[in-house]
Amino acid sequence: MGEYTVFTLSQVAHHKSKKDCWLVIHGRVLNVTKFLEEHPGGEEVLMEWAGKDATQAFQDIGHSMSAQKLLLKYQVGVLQGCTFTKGSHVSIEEPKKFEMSAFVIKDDRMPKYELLLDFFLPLLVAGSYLAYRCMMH
Ligand code: HEM
Repeated sequence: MGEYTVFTLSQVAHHKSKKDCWLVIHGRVLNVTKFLEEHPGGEEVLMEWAGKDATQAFQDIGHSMSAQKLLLKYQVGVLQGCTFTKGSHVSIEEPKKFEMSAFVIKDDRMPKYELLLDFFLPLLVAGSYLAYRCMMH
């Protein structure tokens, strides 16, 4: 992966026409000029955010995972001072890492069968012992 150019928001603000449209989402600077006509949500909404940080608007719509991956296709740089990129590297793996940590948290909980075993195993042992004693008498 190469290194991305760092842009300030005021540099991004220069690219706000239909023929040269940039916007920022999640700290990524995107050149969406070629995407304007393709956007399923229409080009008007994109133009509203031309030259600006559209992260909140993008989030509010609840864009699909494939829409989020599509962001990478149009990325031309990173926003100066953005927190999610350390240094100038932006990794495609970043959203996946979030999914993974969510899984880890879920897996951390004790599985149900283990709880059942903890409860029933001593009962089973005690029951077997009593049955054995009865049979011996
Ligand atoms: C480069 C940035 C963007 C990409 C790649 C993108 C991509 C997409 C895609 C693929 C869809 C189809 C539905 C889905 O898969 O979620 C969509 C729908 C939509 N997008 Fe975007 N989008 C971007 C930015 C924005 C922004 C900044 C807005 C601002 C509000 C916006 C508003 C919408 C709306 C209103 C829809 C229609 C939702 C619906 O019909 O339910 N998008 N976008």
